[in-house]
Amino acid sequence: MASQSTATESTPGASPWRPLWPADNTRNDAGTEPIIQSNISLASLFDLSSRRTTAIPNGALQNDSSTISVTWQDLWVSAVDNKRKRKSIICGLNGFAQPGRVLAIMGPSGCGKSTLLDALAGRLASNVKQTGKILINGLEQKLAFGTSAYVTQDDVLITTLTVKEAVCYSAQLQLPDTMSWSEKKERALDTIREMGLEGVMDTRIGGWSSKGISGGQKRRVSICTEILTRPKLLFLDEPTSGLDSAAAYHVMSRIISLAKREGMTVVGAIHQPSSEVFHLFHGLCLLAYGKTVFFGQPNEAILFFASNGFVCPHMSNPSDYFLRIINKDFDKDEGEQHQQHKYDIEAQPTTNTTQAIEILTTSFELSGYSIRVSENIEKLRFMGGVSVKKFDQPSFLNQCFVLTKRSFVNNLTCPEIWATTGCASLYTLLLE
Ligand SMILES: Nc1ncnc2c1ncn2[C@@H]1O[C@H](COP(=O)(O)OP(=O)(O)OP(=O)(O)O)[C@@H](O)[C@H]1O
Repeated sequence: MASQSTATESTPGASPWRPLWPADNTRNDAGTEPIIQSNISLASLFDLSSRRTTAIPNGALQNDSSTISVTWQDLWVSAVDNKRKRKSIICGLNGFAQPGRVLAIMGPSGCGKSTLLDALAGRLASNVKQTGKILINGLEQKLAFGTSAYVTQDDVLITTLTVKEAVCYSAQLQLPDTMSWSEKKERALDTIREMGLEGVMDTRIGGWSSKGISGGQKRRVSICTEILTRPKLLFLDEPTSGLDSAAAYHVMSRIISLAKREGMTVVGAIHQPSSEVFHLFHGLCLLAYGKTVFFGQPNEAILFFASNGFVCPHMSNPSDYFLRIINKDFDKDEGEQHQQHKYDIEAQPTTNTTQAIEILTTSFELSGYSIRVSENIEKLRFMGGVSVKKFDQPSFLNQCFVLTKRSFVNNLTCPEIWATTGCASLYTLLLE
């Protein structure tokens, strides 16, 4: 198993960083030799004798202050529910995210994907309790300004602005004063193009009172405003929700290219990606009700499920299949479940969803995949603690100026304000 991870390591650019996962699930970083996933020996992955810490030559691997690796060990998050009982939301998770790679967190609704993202980003609600160790570049440190960005599940956008205005104001508010206005504008326009929004650049975002761009386009505007600064660590909560499959593929592939190009570490909670998008990810963290079902490369998940009797049918979407196996929200009708799983689980025809989750989580804990996660966490820790370099922010005066201007434009173009002040006709005149 150790030789498998070594074989797939490579060095992007001049960075001393050596990724623990390949940049592409089928090719190596040079894009030439395919990495033949089917050659992974299951026996070797499940061989407990391979439990050892890989020796790292002194100085061969180092964390770098311009990139961010994140590791989490024995991470628990719990909250007090309405009946004043504390319940665990995530239970003893281990994992890692590394520069230039995209880690997808998947699982049924309510399994703790957003909670894991929030814990890693240090933005958990005040009523929850967290234990365990989260290390940033091998150190327990807070993320400095501008080093990370978080695209939340809900789009928070000013509805009266156009797409171009929203992204340009965001660029002025976030990019440092060392960049000229034309450079900031160029970055904003590049990002808009990258997210395929060129065609609606001058369309108003719109809200409940006036229809503007579509929900999927709003999602992409939210991503634009967060990736403008090229953060070293990017959290995405459901980046593809509301997007059609083609748009989801393009958005994810562009985020992946950006991650590789900029050495960005990306962690995203993803709901049911298409087969094509699923195979784009470098890493997969599959959760079920707070526990890890699988953590590793997406192709290996198919092998892992198969080795436990859950063979993904030929030509079907692996993520659909995995989620169907581990979603017990609709488990009430036992008879129906048995019928459904008879079709899915040839090896264990009477298994229901709760048992399926138990089989998978226990099997994962004992597997070589879990050992490899621990080894990789250790590797990242051994690379030495490095503080993350702070990103320059624009001056306070500059921010005040941009915010005032944005607020003025917002008020000027907000029909409700003109209507309430009785100046509707003047507003129409101005717009014309
Ligand atoms: N601050 C909190 N207080 C109480 N319960 C919480 C809190 N945050 C999350 N939970 C609960 O934890 C569970 C997991 O929530 P979370 O939002 O992480 O799930 P998710 O996997 O992201 O779901 P979805 O895919 O539907 O967004 C839910 O049952 C939720 O109600």
